[in-house]
Amino acid sequence: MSTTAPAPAQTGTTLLDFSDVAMTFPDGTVALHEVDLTVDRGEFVSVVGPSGCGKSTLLRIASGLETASAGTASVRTRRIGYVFQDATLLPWRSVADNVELLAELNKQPKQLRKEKAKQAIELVGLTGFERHLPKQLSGGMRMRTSLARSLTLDPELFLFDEPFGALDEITRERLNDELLRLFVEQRFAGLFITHSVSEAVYLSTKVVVMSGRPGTVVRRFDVPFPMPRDPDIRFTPEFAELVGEVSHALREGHK
Ligand SMILES: Nc1ncnc2c1ncn2[C@@H]1O[C@H](COP(=O)(O)OP(=O)(O)OP(=O)(O)O)[C@@H](O)[C@H]1O
Repeated sequence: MSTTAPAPAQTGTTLLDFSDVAMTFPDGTVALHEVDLTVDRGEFVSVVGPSGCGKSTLLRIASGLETASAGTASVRTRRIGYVFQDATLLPWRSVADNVELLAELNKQPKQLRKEKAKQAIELVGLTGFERHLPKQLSGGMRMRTSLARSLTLDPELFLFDEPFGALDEITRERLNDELLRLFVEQRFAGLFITHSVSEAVYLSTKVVVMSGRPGTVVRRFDVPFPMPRDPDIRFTPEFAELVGEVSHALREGHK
């Protein structure tokens, strides 16, 4: 484990608190309606919902890229990591230089950011690939690079917008395991958008189901499986049952 990893966060403190949040875009599109959502320290919350129900909008509000048109959206930390479906790497920069980018923009001293980048690269299992360019990496490795770049900021709250949606099944499962390991080690709070119900259940302490647009929360499920999780939990009847219940709620919310 990294020597500069943040101390394990206390559980219980609310880092993200959305109350009655609504979002209407200037063209009149109502994306979100009466959304209540919290993410506490120690929680990993996944959001599932039909396409276009406002999941990315929710994340963009959390990150400060958009402002809610009604309600209260409070984020009680400035250490926020953000990982998109597209790894958004600079093609002319090596893995190490891409990973350093956010720390560089945050004006961290050179020696410190090099050290942090090295540790983050190690954490995501990319040691040995520091000098590779993005075009020399697989999709999974590009996503690991993107994760490492955010890890250099020691995020307290990590926002994920369907980061593994474009990956094949095996790579996706492997990255799910890596992300769970990072969550257990680094203790950031997570808000994770996905279209995959089984991914949501496997990764999360809580799964939130949204309705079709305008999106609102229709169901919340606590995931009872303790952390760290054995990958084989995905093949147990208890896991299948919970995936079934969430899928059912998703279908109901879509009607
Ligand atoms: N800047 C914008 N101006 C107008 N409408 C927008 C804007 N951004 C998003 N929308 C609309 O808001 C709705 C919600 O979009 P959003 O991307 O948040 O949905 P989503 O649930 O993430 O979708 P998907 O699962 O397909 O990625 C959609 O109808 C989208 O067309």
